[in-house]
Amino acid sequence: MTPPVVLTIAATDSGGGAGIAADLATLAALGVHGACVVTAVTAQDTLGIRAIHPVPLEVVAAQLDAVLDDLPVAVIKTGVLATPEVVRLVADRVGGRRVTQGSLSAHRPLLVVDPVIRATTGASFATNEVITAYRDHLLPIADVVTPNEDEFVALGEPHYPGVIVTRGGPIRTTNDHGTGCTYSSALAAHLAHGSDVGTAAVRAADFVTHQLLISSDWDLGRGRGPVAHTITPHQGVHR
Ligand SMILES: Nc1ncnc2c1ncn2[C@@H]1O[C@H](COP(=O)(O)OP(=O)(O)OP(=O)(O)O)[C@@H](O)[C@H]1O
Ligand SMILES: Cc1ncc(CO)c(N)n1
Repeated sequence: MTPPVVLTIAATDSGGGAGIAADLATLAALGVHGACVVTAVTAQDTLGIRAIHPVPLEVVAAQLDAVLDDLPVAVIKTGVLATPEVVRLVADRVGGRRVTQGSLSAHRPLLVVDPVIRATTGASFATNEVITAYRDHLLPIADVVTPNEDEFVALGEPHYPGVIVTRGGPIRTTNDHGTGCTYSSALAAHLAHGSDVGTAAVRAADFVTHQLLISSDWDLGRGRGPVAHTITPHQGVHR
């Protein structure tokens, strides 16, 4: 059998709470094969971001081409895109595939854009040029966009049908680092399994609620701890 494949195009978080680590763990928890294109390396922990190092554009492009040339990607999910050139690259590659391959086909990936602009800790992931590139190139071709309320405003309050503005929820916890990445990856996973956007959004919100409950009593790091990405510990590691 061929498992559903989701490609995340995002940055690393050395603390393992957000970004690519959150995406791949969430995809694995939901039964999807995750591929990844790294756009930037961040030195980050539960307290904040110490450094952001963008990956050279040609290396981002080479990763993207390698995955798209080989794997049957059902959904592409974007996180931190770091530079306007990377935003345009993703728009060109994904938009180009749409034009050449025509309407819905098995190989036409859906595009979920999580426009990460600012970390909860305040550090900026996107310059004005990146925000402009999102507005001009990526949002118009996205199937789903998942800004939080600040990102929605920064993007000029886009009103496409697929825009889902995310906002907190009922679980009271300080271990919520990476919830946005986990939510958008869970949504992408459910789309890859065949759910429509509305159903995928509800299932993703349920998943995050469940995961926040699991990690609510974790004591991990000195700042905002990570949301649990996977459902159960690996068998055999119980003490
Ligand atoms: N405390 C919570 N209880 C239940 N669900 C939550 C909670 N926080 C977040 N969620 C779920 O996760 C989704 C994404 O959360 P949120 O809008 O806080 O992400 P974000 O601001 O992008 O996060 P990040 O800190 O990763 O940037 C919400 O729309 C909601 O479905
Ligand atoms: C790499 C990365 N992506 C996304 C976020 C947003 O939570 C973060 N803090 N770090």
